[in-house]
Amino acid sequence: MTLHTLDELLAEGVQGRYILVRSDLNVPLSGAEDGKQTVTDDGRLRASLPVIEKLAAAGARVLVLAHLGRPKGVPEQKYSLKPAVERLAELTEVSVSLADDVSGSAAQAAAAALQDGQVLVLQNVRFDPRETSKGDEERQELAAEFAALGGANAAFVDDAFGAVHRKHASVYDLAKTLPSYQGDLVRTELEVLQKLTENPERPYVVVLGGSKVSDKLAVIANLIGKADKILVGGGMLFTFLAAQGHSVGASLLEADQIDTVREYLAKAAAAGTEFLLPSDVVVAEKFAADAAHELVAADAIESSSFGAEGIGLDIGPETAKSFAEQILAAKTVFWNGPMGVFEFPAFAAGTKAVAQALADSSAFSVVGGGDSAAAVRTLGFAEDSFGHISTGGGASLEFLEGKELPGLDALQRD
Ligand SMILES: Nc1ncnc2c1ncn2[C@@H]1O[C@H](COP(=O)(O)OP(=O)(O)O)[C@@H](O)[C@H]1O
Ligand SMILES: O=C(OP(=O)(O)O)[C@H](O)COP(=O)(O)O
Repeated sequence: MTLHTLDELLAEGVQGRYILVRSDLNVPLSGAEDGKQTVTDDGRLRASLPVIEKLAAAGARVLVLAHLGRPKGVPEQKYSLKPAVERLAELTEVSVSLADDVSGSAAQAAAAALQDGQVLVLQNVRFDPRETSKGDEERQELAAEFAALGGANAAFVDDAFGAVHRKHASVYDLAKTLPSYQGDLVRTELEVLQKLTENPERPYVVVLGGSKVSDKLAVIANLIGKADKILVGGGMLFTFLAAQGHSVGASLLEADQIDTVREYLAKAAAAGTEFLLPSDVVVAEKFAADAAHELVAADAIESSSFGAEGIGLDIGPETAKSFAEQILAAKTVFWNGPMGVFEFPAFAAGTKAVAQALADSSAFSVVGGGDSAAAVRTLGFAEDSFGHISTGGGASLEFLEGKELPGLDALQRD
């Protein structure tokens, strides 16, 4: 079994052929009215362009498949790829348009009208419930519809590093349906992440936060024993506090994961990994930019004047200082997930402190994840302040965990 690269595809020749490219265009949007949002961080679009442009320059008819957010299998204006595609078109000289549907008559007509060197992005693949279906046949059926858009001589390039951990139709099944190739973004991301799995210089510190708590809690099991320290902030921290028996008010909580987290805490010490949990938390009256907020001890979240209604939206300054010290003492750092709701300036301080510590440190650092990457850029940090800014958070974590990633697995062929 071999993995074929984009260069091999280009060497075969793509002039006049339909090349389907899975990209990760899942960018953060401004909260403006549905249909009128704008992209607040275009890092993933810029990271996706080189492969799209190489194919277009070589005369391919490029069909891009991508998701945005987590719609529930039906079209929803707020998850339209329109703002992302408009920004993509601004960033390139290549002609880029958006189909009105995923694989239906609009996509078919737009694909048929595509000229050599032009790019058509299909509408959010998650508007079709078959994209994320657990049923193999349903996903395969959608993948066959995607492949049919490209006709007899089509090929597939997976360049969506941020989604390689998803067993979805446009990631996994399509790669098994068409002759498939690995895109340059996926290749370079893997090369950098390999440095973290092959003998990372110690201390090796992993910083975890963000809001995709259930996805990421699963990954922690395999980091125990690999990382020296795991610093827990963001939406993740409340399940840890609850596992220690503390009340967390109305903060983000995965109640069904509390026992699992207890097991992690028990296992960690024996495996030589230390969990560092916050000692203070910023608690808000509601989830809003202008919400009243107070600083409280992490083990007394409900002691704020908001009582059990209070929502933890950032780590406090004492925690930020201690996390920064750990980062500055580390030789290798991997960070996924903002420490708080950094999109609201009142709750961005923890994320900023962690980013600053990474920027100041001489450790080899990787910042991974759509929102984490967006956070460091929107908070004003230069990209070269970090060893590597990865476009994938969950994907990086699952790779570090040593898991087989469906999107990569499916690219292996005879
Ligand atoms: N305490 C918190 N409560 C709710 N959401 C949080 C909290 N801390 C961080 N977040 C949110 O987490 C989101 C990013 O999470 P996630 O998608 O897991 O990260 P990434 O995209 O970097 O992998 C951000 O939009 C941020 O507002
Ligand atoms: O944003 C993404 O992942 P990330 O938040 O882990 O970086 C990817 O686009 C994957 O999205 P998903 O986690 O909804 O499958």
